[in-house]
Amino acid sequence: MSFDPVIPTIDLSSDPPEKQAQTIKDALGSVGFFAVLNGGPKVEDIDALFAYSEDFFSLPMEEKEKYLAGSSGSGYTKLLSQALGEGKRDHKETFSYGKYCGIKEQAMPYPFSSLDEIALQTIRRFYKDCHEVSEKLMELFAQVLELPEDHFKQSHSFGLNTAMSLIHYPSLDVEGKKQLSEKDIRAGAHQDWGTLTLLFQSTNPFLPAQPGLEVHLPKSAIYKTQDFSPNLTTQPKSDDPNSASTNLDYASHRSNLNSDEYEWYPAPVPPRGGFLVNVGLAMEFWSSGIYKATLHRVLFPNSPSSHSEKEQDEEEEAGLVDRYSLAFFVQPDDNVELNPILPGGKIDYTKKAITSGELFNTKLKESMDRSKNIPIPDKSE
Ligand SMILES: O=C(O)CCC(=O)C(=O)O
Ligand SMILES: [Fe+2]
Repeated sequence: MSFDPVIPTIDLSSDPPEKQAQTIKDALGSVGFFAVLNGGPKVEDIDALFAYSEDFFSLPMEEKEKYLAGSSGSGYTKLLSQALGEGKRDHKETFSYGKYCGIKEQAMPYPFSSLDEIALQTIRRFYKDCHEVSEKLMELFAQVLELPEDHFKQSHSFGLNTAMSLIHYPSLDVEGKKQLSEKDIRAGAHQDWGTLTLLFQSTNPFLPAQPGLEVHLPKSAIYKTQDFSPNLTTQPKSDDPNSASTNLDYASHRSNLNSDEYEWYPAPVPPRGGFLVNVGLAMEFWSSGIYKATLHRVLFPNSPSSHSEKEQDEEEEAGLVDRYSLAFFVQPDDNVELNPILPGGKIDYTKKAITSGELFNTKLKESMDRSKNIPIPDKSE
């Protein structure tokens, strides 16, 4: 049973395999997001990771700056230094455990560097459980497309390419809150870049999950006015044999940003222990656009948007609180060519396909450059 009318749910322990595959097919062909229950990391480990995250972001800035992210994007990224969407810098800071963290000389914050065996074991177990559930999901992704079970899985060595990202959207003081404007956003509208993302919210009652994540959906998917069965006989759009499939043919969603046919839909917070899954651009290319890398964003709770008046009143009373999330970004190995699939479980090797590493580096550079070109919001205006 789904706990949300629009975002489907898979129960990995009780749904029969055919039902899991059917849910994947329905979800990824339409809304691009689904929730997972009863699979993946243990609830206690999720809680522990959020506690580590809170500890890290509470450190003084001089300390956090010691772990600044380099060109790989892993490490500490400061508030307002990235812009996932157009025109607005993101009011978030992140610590991303990925490539950078493999550099031996690079300093690592507690608890990643820790001599505290329990903390290290918890992180390793969390990472391993995320890895295993991601492999299980990739098997289902392949099965739905009539491909061998290991088609996607075999291109992921789950080394440092996979980024586990602790994300903190700080609260604002009363003054800051009054000054919130249209220019402010917690995370701008974007598609993820990789294969799939596991998205956790805090399940610890002392650090309650916060709303704010919205997904950009066709109205027909929200109001169920259309049957979404992904067309497995779809041909890739470009039939010019000379054109590389690097031309973002399938990344059509951004162009729907101003469409009347689309609407922002508030993503549900899954029950304790559950998490959301969405696919990124690499998977959209790979699946010839059958699996959608849906645009999503994170708003300040009191932004003028789809929130009800009651919710807004409650937020006014409570003040604008911090929001923490944790994303496990699954990324294919850098040299993997994202050769798109053809009907009947075949693969199109006829055109030069973009590699996973090229796609990742392009998107990372874009988001950093975009932020450099956006002035830091001037609150005195
Ligand atoms: O914090 C969230 O809920 C979403 C974060 C996200 O979409 C991202 O970092 O790519
Ligand atoms: Fe995202």
